[in-house]
Amino acid sequence: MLRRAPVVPVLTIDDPHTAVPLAQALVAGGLPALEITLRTDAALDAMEQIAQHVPDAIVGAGTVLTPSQVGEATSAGAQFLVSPGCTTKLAEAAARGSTPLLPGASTASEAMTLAEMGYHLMKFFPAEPAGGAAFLKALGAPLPQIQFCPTGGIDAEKAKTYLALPNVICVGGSWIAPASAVKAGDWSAITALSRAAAALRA
Ligand SMILES: O=C[C@H](O)COP(=O)(O)O
Ligand SMILES: CC(=O)C(=O)O
Repeated sequence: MLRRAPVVPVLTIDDPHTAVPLAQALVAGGLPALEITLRTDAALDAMEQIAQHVPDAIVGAGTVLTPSQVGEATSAGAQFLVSPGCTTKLAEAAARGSTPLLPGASTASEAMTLAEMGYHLMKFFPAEPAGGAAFLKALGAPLPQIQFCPTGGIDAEKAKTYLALPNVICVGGSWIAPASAVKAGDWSAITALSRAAAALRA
């Protein structure tokens, strides 16, 4: 699912009424995989609406921190789960279910621990503060079998640098859906940002 496009929009939705037009705008621009963070009361409702009304979207849940959120997000229609890190309890809950988890790592030891659990695709979070593309490039030398979706502090320009790395399959970010455009209902601006992001990897 994450290989379908170079960028995964990370969306924190306050108003559930914006969920469907926002998802439609992003999908229209060429970004089908969407991460809805579980940071707002509207998140589960937003996911359900996107799952029901935007068939071309691949809706995922972000900020999945607890075992109970694994079940809640899956029931709301999440096709993938994303966490900024990982714990044993979270990994066990994900293993009991059938919705794939993208766990987070930001050090060599965290990445190695997740690889021991069987994960070979993980989020690199928070990408920019944790060392950016230079860090991830260096990590790829001893750990070439691990692939990453870096997220955190990335914009269109920085995304290009990450996407050129052999251990990056896609990047996550919120720059494709600025809060001001969502608030204004400027869906064509969001489709334009989405289209530009979808073209980042030729
Ligand atoms: O917590 C941050 C999100 O995962 C990504 O947001 P950002 O692209 O605004 O850094
Ligand atoms: C930031 C992050 O990894 C998440 O919200 O899932």
